[in-house]
Amino acid sequence: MGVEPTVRDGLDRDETAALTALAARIRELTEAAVLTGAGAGEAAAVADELAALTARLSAVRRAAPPFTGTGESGIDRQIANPVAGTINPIAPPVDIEVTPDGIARAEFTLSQVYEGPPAYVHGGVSAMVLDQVLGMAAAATGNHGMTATLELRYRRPTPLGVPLLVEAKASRTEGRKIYADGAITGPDGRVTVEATALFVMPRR
Ligand SMILES: CCCCC/C=C\C/C=C\C/C=C\C/C=C\CCCC(=O)SCCNC(=O)CCNC(=O)[C@H](O)C(C)(C)COP(=O)(O)OP(=O)(O)OC[C@H]1O[C@@H](n2cnc3c(N)ncnc32)[C@H](O)[C@@H]1OP(=O)(O)O
Repeated sequence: MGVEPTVRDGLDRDETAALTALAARIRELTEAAVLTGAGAGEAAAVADELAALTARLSAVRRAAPPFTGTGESGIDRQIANPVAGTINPIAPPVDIEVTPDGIARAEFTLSQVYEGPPAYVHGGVSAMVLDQVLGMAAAATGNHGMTATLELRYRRPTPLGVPLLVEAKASRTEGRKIYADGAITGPDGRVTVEATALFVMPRR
């Protein structure tokens, strides 16, 4: 048994701003948790205080993550998306724009929270970012779909803590199938990860 899709609550401007700020504070907390040298006693004390804060937020709980009330497409409204969603502390977040010529792009920086090999981005995190950005490029054709394949070529390590560029574009559409390509580029202008994906619009 999984989670059933449900009708989503829509957030107004004030609630969006407040939950966006909350997520930003939780991202700082996550980084602090990964890097703290506060010691066992202090860490245990902070854990107790956090449990109380979690209980406050959980006192009123939605059945599913909300959408924003604004945004042109479904994906624009997915404000709790784990890559781009500003209210999701798991999301870096990557602020993706789609240009009029169908290029999905974002500049983003990944903190040490996303470390894989020492000093570099975890490959699964790069894959997650590329899945989302290629998916949005596919959706820009008007035929969004589910990821059916995602092929990555890790050319060189992706650095943490510096501005990265991710760009993608749909290459062709065949019925319900949309192909897209993209890449992450480091601050030196060299590509670190290339991706090719197939998105399939479900039959139903
Ligand atoms: C609820 C919130 C919604 C909010 C958003 C609302 C709208 C926005 C929607 C889209 C989002 C826009 C942007 C996307 C952003 C982010 C991207 C992340 C997306 C994901 O994170 S998504 C999760 C991971 N993803 C899955 O969880 C997929 C699981 N899977 C399936 O759901 C099915 O498997 C499916 C649908 C893929 C196919 O199902 P199906 O029944 O339609 O397929 P069917 O057999 O009819 O195939 C038709 C033709 O596709 C070919 N084909 C099919 N599958 C293939 C494969 N794997 N490899 C190579 N070719 C394949 C066939 O060979 C045939 O080709 P041909 O016609 O040429 O013979």
